[in-house]
Amino acid sequence: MTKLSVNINKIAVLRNSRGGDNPDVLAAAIDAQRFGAQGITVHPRPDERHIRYSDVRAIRKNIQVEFNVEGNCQEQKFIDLVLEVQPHQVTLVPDSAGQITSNHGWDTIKHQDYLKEMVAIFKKVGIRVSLFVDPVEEMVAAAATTGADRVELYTESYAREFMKNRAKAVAPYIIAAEKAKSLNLGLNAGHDLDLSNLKFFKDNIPFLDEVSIGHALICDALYLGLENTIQMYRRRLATTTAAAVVSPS
Ligand SMILES: CC(=O)[C@@H](O)[C@H](O)COP(=O)(O)O
Ligand SMILES: NCC(=O)COP(=O)(O)O
Repeated sequence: MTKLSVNINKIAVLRNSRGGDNPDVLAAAIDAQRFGAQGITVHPRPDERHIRYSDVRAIRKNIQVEFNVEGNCQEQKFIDLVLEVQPHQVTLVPDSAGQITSNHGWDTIKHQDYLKEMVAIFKKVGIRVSLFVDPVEEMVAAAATTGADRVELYTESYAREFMKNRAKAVAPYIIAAEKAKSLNLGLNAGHDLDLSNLKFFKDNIPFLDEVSIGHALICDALYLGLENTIQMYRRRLATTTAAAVVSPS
């Protein structure tokens, strides 16, 4: 079963835009769980443009589903926060401070020794480690040798190409996913997944452990309501259509 982890960064964007506590980010996390989210994902960035470190602490104490904290382990304060709150999973993303959003995966070959060190820090205290990577076999293979538990495939290029040619868009992800599976790496995916492209991705990679979805889901919820939207995303993941399956070769 592929779990849906709801990324609530964008609820925090709205809250921060007026300086108060509306919408209540913690309440949103608790409600998302109640509405069917199988995980909650947050990405506290160094400038705290949306999720604040205080949000991470509060959410950890108040939800029962899996908690996934994403961020840049090149920031010591991020490492300290994760070790303090001990989420179920940390997803290491190679973002730099000025990025508007995450836009690339790790070069797990070039940063092999560094990532081995980082992965060991979190695994030592029992936190599952996922590395954010592009859909490239070699990057997946080198992620495995760092000792990481999972990779998260960065799905922006899939989402961008999906409407033009869905079979072509998903092909590299099938290859990368099969590589992860062959190396006994767990498999996550995320970034720009939405109601139109999610089912095809899942149909072609049925052994996907988790998708983390935020931007499109929260945008959909503005029109459809958060509970209804979460249920719609869950239904996209619940059924498999064999006819959709692509042969990547
Ligand atoms: C790592 C990734 O692709 C997303 O989870 C990222 O957290 C989105 O960050 P923003 O919500 O700041 O765009
Ligand atoms: N890791 C991906 C994530 O958490 C949410 O990405 P997006 O759906 O906001 O693009």
